[in-house]
Amino acid sequence: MANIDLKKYKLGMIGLGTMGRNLLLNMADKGFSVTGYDKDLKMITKLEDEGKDHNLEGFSDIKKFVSQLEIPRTLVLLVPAGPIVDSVIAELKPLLSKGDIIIDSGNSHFTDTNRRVDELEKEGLHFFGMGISGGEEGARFGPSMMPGGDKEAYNVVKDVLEAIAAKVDNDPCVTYLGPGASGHFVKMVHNGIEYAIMELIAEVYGILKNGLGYSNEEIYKVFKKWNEGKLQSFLLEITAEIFLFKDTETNTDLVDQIKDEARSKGTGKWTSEVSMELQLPIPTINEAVANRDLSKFKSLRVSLEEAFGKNESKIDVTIDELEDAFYFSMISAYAQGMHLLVQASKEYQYNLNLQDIAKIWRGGCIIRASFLENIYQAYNKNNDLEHLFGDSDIQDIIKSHTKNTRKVIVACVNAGVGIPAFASTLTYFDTLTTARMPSNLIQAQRDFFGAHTFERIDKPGIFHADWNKLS
Ligand SMILES: NC(=O)C1=CN([C@@H]2O[C@H](COP(=O)(O)OP(=O)(O)OC[C@H]3O[C@@H](n4cnc5c(N)ncnc54)[C@H](OP(=O)(O)O)[C@@H]3O)[C@@H](O)[C@H]2O)C=CC1
Ligand SMILES: O=C(CO)[C@H](O)[C@H](O)COP(=O)(O)O
Repeated sequence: MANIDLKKYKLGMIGLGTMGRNLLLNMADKGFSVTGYDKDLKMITKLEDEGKDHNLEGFSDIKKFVSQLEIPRTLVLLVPAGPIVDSVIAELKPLLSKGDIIIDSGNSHFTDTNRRVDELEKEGLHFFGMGISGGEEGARFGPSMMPGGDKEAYNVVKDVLEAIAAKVDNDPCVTYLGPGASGHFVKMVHNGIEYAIMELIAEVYGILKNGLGYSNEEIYKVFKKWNEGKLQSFLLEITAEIFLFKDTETNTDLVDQIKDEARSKGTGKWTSEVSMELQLPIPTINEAVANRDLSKFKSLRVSLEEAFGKNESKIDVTIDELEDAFYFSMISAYAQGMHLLVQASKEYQYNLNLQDIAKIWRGGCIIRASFLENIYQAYNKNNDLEHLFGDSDIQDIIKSHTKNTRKVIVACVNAGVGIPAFASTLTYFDTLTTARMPSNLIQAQRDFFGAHTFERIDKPGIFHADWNKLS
């Protein structure tokens, strides 16, 4: 006889690292009967220690773990993205039955999710991708979650997800986003925006430290003050705190001891790759990806600074001007990410609701910011808005911040200080607000050397000119 009384858990988590363990503890806090599995015994001990108030039990034997789950079984994966997800699925498959649900909550590439949905569907298993954001603390106390795919499966776990999500105005920061791999796509773009905002903050840090000669304490005060106003955001909040953190070993500020080579796990690069594929420019995000990569050429940078001389120029800007430039550029980073979502929604038939996305990003996630309320309101007025710059309220904000943005960027360019994200953001704005670009010349050049043809502004049709016959 089946040992029915042993099947006592509503949900099982695979991967009890930073995210999985904390999300499981969050679920247990909300009263759900949940359990976890990890191949690493240390992680199970950690789960049981941290979850002792809930008698949380963990497993290192996957068969025992699966046998304890209520049917249909619901499994959440929070293991490193890539081949590990496939190997966990391969281990699970012989232990599961038709109708069971696997939710991949890691940062998987959306094309992998598409493939897995198809593969598992053939076996009668439900699979859906769900991006999660908020880091360790978010997972523990309320993340933002971006599920997409199999709606029937989503509805089985909806109550759990809504209970553990961050709340803004009592609304949970989770909602079903759309079919296919839309959940993982939206999370990827979230991370692209995250890269852009982090890069902009890092460039501000460079200006404050090198261009204005501010101490870490002064930099802390600037970020702290900004975080109390229109720029309020999670990323500024944690950035301010970083400048107060002491390294006990050296009794110096830890930030000064950290090597200036930025690493990444790939989601920013994927966002840029997809934007090229969809021919939808997101230059601020691209610069953020590229500048992390450039930072890794440390020894080359050191030798070239020796060759060209250290730039000690001071930058003539005020903190208020800098704040405006950051606000302008941050708005553009969100606008570019949302524009990519609009394009992807059309291309992949995701039928994304941009208002819903803005709504679930207002709390719990890494890119939460008070400006997300403005974004939410813009889509509230017009959910078919093609680009955030098309919203009249956002236009008013942009107009009142453009002058200072130009001033900061010109000052940095004149001082020879690299600000790739700021500079490309302004150029993006200037180009996007230009009705007639010089691109007619590119068409003429293409037609000249390759007979690629062109269209005309005065009549319809496709044309070719005999350029060698110059009159
Ligand atoms: N950290 C963050 O802020 C965020 C992370 N994510 C994503 O969530 C996912 C998990 O991230 P995170 O929790 O940080 O990663 P961790 O490395 O902290 O945790 C992953 C856990 O999975 C375990 N694991 C690896 N392989 C297997 C396997 N075959 N079977 C069972 N367990 C296994 C690991 O064990 P071992 O270490 O022994 O290999 C580890 O305990 C990733 O896709 C990540 O990109 C998403 C949002 C935020
Ligand atoms: O998804 C996340 C936050 O939203 C993860 O923290 C992710 O690892 C961040 O990306 P990277 O490691 O490339 O900086």
